Amino acid sequence: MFIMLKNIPSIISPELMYALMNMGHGDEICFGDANFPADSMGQRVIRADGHKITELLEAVLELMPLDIFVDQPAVLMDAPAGDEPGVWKKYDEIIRNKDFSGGYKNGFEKMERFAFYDRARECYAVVATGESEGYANIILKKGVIL
Ligand SMILES: C[C@@H]1O[C@@H](O)[C@@H](O)[C@H](O)[C@@H]1O
Repeated sequence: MFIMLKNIPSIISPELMYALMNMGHGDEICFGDANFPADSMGQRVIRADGHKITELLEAVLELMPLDIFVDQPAVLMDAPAGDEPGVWKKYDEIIRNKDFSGGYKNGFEKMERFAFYDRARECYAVVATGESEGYANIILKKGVIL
């Protein structure tokens, strides 16, 4: 299927757009890497096979504000000590660059793997991506549209 709309990045599928628009203030969306057990989270799963999380973040953050009501509206799954995934730095650069609400002011919250799973279960949706790097999972908390 080939989806085209003006002003909407083509990586945003109709299902992802539906989720982003339906989410309210404080709702969260999880972007899972290729090994993330997305389907087991018991949540809405949005397939984004073949896409990297960096590309999805670039597009989503054009549309969705991050929450300014919390200290850290972007959450990573923590990796074993000394094993910092390269994507984290890229995420930080993208979010700094795209965050138009000013919600991303204190860097990332990092959560231990199983605590992160619990949080993902509470997310509005889980996006199953093709990101191949380990510990690349990230949760974003939606802010208010002003
Ligand atoms: C041990 C972890 O397991 C899953 O949560 C993957 O999504 C992570 O990348 C990591 O491999």
